[in-house]
Amino acid sequence: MIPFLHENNRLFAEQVPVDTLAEQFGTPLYVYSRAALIHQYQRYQAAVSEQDLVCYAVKANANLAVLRTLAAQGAGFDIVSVGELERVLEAGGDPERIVFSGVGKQPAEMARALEVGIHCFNVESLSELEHLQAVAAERDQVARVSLRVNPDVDARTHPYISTGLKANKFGVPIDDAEAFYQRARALSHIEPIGVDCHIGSQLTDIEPLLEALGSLLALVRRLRADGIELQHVDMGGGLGVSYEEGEAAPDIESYIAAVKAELDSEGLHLVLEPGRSIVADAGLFLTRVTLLKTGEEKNFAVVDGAMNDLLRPSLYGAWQRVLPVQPRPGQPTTWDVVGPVCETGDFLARDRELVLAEGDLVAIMQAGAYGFAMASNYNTRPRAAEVMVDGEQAMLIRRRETLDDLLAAERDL
Ligand SMILES: Cc1ncc(COP(=O)(O)O)c(C=O)c1O
Ligand SMILES: N[C@@H](CCCC[NH3+])C(=O)O
Repeated sequence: MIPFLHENNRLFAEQVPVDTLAEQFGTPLYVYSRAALIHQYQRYQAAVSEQDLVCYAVKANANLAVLRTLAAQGAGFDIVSVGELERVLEAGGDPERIVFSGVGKQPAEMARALEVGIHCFNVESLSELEHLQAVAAERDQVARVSLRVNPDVDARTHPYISTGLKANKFGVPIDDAEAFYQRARALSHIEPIGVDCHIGSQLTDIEPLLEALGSLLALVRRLRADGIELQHVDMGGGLGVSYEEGEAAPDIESYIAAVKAELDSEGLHLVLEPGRSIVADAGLFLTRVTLLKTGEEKNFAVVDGAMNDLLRPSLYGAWQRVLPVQPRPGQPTTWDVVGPVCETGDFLARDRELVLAEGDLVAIMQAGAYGFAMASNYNTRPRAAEVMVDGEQAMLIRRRETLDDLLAAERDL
């Protein structure tokens, strides 16, 4: 399913010409395809069994309409804050299909998650386990937990989004895991039900994931010999998408088949927390060329979107495709596509061969994941609007912020 395609020299989002979205809603603008979102989620759902749980990682794109679309498909959710929890509930998500990840859950967040009855907490340290016990005991509830193990596996991705190495802050070293479960078993208001890992994001190779799975299963067997029987293995998220032409993205179905082959023989259910691989391809970031600035060393196409709208290129040096919405004939020039923010790092793309004129619209692709979700108001820039396209229809799912919105929380002296 390819949601964004050129037809007659015009980029379409499903059946809607993207230039008409710019006219109607202005730029910069995030545009999502409902069909693409559902399609990717359904690929996951079709590949797992009924007792397994596909928990969409809310952090990738937390817009209520995105969450509601997935909730209506029966998705579970992976959350990392009480804010994400409230969003999921607001969007009609089933609390029993929620897993709560994160290294620093606050007691109040734990209490709210217990109150609504989430599926389980992915606990990341012994200290967190004790805090959770205290909160659960006070509420006279039992907290179901899974230990996030740090398997010390190199996910071979950008160092900022690699999470499964000893040097990373995430999880408990696998060598300490048994002691953790012994302690969990001894606690009155804790029930250990699973084990999890999340070794990194934008993985282009599933080998490190399978290596991590091997370590987790060895742990499960050691625990079983000790009388601790787990119900599920949560492999986290991590599957990459194809940002660059020719970049291989792992196949969701083959990955799940490989994991399930191992779990089925152990009688374990699978939990997954995919984020990027569900929403990245379903979104683009639409921005307009404000002016062109040519120079001796570099040519800059200054656009009305910036690093505050789409941070990945600045933060990770990430490469995302740039497509002119209505391509022009002519000899391409090499452009850096940059925003108006006062940082040298404010670029959306570098050294791209494009034919551009002032006023042109360009689309930055694969922007559905970690796009709007990481937007900020840096330089007092109101955040972009978001639109969901469904066939021939386009719905505004987040209005553009106004300056009044930005000032509303402040108090002048
Ligand atoms: C614990 C956890 N689960 C799931 C995800 C989602 O990852 P991805 O978007 O790579 O699928 C993340 C983010 O990397 C995460 O930290
Ligand atoms: N924000 C990152 C992914 C981080 C994943 C969160 N655990 C990205 O855009 O690639």
